[in-house]
Amino acid sequence: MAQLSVENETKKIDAELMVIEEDIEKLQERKSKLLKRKQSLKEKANEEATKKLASQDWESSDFPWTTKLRATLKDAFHIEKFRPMQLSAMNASLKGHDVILIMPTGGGKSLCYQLPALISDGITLVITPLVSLMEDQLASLEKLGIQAAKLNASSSKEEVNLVHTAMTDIKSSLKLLYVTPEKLAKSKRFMTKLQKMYQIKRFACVAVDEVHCCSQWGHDFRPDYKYLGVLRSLFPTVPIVGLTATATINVTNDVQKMLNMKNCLVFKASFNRPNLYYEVRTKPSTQKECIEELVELLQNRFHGQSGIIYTTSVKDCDQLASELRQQNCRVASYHASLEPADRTKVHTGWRDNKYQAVVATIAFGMGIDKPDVRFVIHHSISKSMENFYQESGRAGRDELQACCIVYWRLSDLFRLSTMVFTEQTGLRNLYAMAAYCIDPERCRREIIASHFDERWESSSCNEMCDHCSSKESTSAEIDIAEHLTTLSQILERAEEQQVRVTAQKLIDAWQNTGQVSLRLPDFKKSTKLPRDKCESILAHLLLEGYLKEDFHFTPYSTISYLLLGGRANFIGDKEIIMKVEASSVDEAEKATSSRGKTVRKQSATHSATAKKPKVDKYLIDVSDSD
Ligand SMILES: Nc1ncnc2c1ncn2[C@H]1C[C@H](O)[C@@H](COP(=O)(O)OP(=O)(O)OP(=O)(O)O)O1
Repeated sequence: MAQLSVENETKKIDAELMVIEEDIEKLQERKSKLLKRKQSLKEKANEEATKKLASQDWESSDFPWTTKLRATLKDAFHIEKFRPMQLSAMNASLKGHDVILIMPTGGGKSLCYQLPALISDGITLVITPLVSLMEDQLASLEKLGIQAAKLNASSSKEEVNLVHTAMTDIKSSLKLLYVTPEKLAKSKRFMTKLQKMYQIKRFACVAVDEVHCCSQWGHDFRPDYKYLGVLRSLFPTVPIVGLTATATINVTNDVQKMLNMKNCLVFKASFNRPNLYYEVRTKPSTQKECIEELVELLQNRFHGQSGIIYTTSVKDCDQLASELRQQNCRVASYHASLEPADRTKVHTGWRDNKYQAVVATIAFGMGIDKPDVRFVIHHSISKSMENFYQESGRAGRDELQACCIVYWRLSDLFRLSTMVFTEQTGLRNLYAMAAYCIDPERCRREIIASHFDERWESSSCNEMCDHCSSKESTSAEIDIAEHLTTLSQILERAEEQQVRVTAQKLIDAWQNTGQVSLRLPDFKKSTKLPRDKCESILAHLLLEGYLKEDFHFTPYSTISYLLLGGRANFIGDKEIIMKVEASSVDEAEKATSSRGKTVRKQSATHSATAKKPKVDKYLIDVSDSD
């Protein structure tokens, strides 16, 4: 009997528990819906408030600080007038708003927090990712007689103590304090000082340099930047000014979330550097020819001018510099493996024009403020458009004409892809850079602009890129579907033999050379196209998703192999159109039936209105011509 009542009661409890579980589930669903709704209402209100704020006239000269701001611009910085967006950004932050300022490299971002810092009470905290950058900034502020200090991992005890005292000393004239993000993340003592500085109303502003580093979607995410999210909650009334040369809309939105910025004003100066001439060259297949070209550039076209040659690795950098020196070029190499003293020697030697060019890895970059850099040559492509834009942007800071040349070769893409493929957007970013290089006709500025979500008319290029300046050249559209078929047969063959193929091997087999077992039995299917063209077609198929990279680790390196990409499954008998320079199909034209036509290239002066050329089916493979 007792046994029965226990069982009954247990059943009843179970039934009730089930009802409760269902209720909890429903309530949780409701809770999550309400939270989502609340978030979207908040975002909407934020968006509307931002819109309203953005519609205000931030360029106005009617703010209470305007007179002082202009006077300090002249007296302290010896600058006569503001560049576009500088005044808006300063007015907004002085009014207490959060600001994101997107301005090209060398555009004058630093002034946008340095000048307000001078006319505000207290100290502006500047967060900067690199110690070298910090040192450069301090050196130029010192020249201007502006009180600034830095704190980083290598600061001495005395330095730390002096800075800590100045932070809370109302008599101190310290105006700018530079710190690394890890200093904020790791030093509790420093955070306590900041809180004191805030309590006594000496915390004027936070400037976050290279703010795109906050975003995982950016090209240069840095984990320490994540910690900066606490600034808003700890110092709710201190305006945050985020500065970057490169940020897409996605990155800008992400940055605002990461930093908890409210009603943030985003000011974006045009990416366009009208004085920079953009050019892409095919990199010669041998190092010897490449050196010859570079020597020719240094000794003729850029004779007596100053520049930078970027390479990918320390080894390339030293080798290239040494080979150029053997040809009597005045160059020095610069990379992260150099001792700090040697780095400084190279930097100053170049600054004083003792060296015509620095052959450098990307370690040579942030903080370079040489005004008369007349050329930046990329001996190998950059790993993203953002990097390219920043690196090439070191040319022509004096607003006089300068040249930005990239050498493109498919093998460089694969060297870089093995370095970046583990990053969240590494491959996507790299492929965007490659697409810039292999485009045979679009205005280079237009490609850069669309990458940074800016509307652009290529007619505004003023013939300041290789495509817009060569008005007479034409482009053609060719169908490369048959090439893909051949390549997929080689890849299938490789798979049957359980071997992996690199791009190099794939092209070898396609050209009926290299490993015999990979070549197609029907040699007529192989191609007689020169290597350069095979590489271009392969690059196009890769960037369009018909081929994909497959990475494998060895104990010494990472290797990129090729496989068929997702898009290859859906072609059927459709065309795969690729644009090429018309001159490059002339030979093929002679060798094959004239099923295709070349189309006039969209040149600088008429591209905005030109009709879209008709697409013609045109096979450039000459393999069956004999
Ligand atoms: N309004 C101005 N008029 C004349 N020169 C200016 C003006 N604003 C800034 N400058 C100068 C100061 C520097 O020498 C140079 C570049 O400024 P800087 O603030 O270092 O650029 P930036 O911070 O945008 O570049 P980077 O992205 O390389 O850090 O321009």
